[in-house]
Amino acid sequence: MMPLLTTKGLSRNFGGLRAVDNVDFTLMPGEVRAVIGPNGAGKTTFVSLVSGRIQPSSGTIVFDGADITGLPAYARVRLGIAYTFQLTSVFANLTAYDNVALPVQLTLSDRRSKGAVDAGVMAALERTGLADRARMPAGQLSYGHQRLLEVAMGLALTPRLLILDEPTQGLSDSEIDNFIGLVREIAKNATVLLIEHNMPVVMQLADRITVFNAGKILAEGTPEAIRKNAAVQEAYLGTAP
Ligand SMILES: Nc1ncnc2c1ncn2[C@@H]1O[C@H](COP(=O)(O)OP(=O)(O)OP(=O)(O)O)[C@@H](O)[C@H]1O
Repeated sequence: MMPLLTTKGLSRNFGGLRAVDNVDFTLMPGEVRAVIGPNGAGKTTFVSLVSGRIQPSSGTIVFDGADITGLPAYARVRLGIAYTFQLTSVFANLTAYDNVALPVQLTLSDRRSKGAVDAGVMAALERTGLADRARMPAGQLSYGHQRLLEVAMGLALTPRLLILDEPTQGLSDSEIDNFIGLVREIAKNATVLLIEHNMPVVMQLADRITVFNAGKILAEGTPEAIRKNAAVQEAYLGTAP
């Protein structure tokens, strides 16, 4: 089986700081991969390089067999890479429906086809449990529902690779339980790359875990192997996993 995503020697400097340092990474289709690591380890920078939000200082990124290193973010979206931001990215004054209609339109060859837009929007809202809130201004949704709306916006792109950056941050326990179910559902027809600090969520969802530390991959393996890994425990100074 061919990897869906590989990076080779991927690096990104910010001034004198090497936020991502020579990272070789492989993701197989259908996986749920969690990316964990201490604050400042380079996780967000790494997924931003994959999504095209920022450019690498050196290295290559291959998606589905094609070198995408030089492609801008919107072209990567067209190829099926969707990225939901760590901080809330919804437009507060637009309805939930209209927020999701924006990415749906990106995927359609005829953006004015009202029926196709409607079908895409409602499918994404239904999958995230927001269909009955479609007409509410996004700013009036609860925080947890706004986070789900971000996921709906990602799903609206019908991605092959969905990148979620700390999706459970700020969610209540019951919202987290629903979210775990949602990711399992999404993973039936997409590959998921998930930055997540909540270890129970990571342990429940991930097929494999990649641990970043100081811009490098410190360890990679099954949840069980990572839980037992002494170097990982040390990097977290006993706080996790
Ligand atoms: N735009 C930027 N300009 C300068 N430095 C940056 C920039 N973005 C990130 N950094 C630095 O790069 C390092 C890696 O940051 P990054 O956000 O990728 O880490 P992270 O693992 O996602 O951390 P967290 O878990 O806190 O989100 C940090 O030292 C950060 O301060």
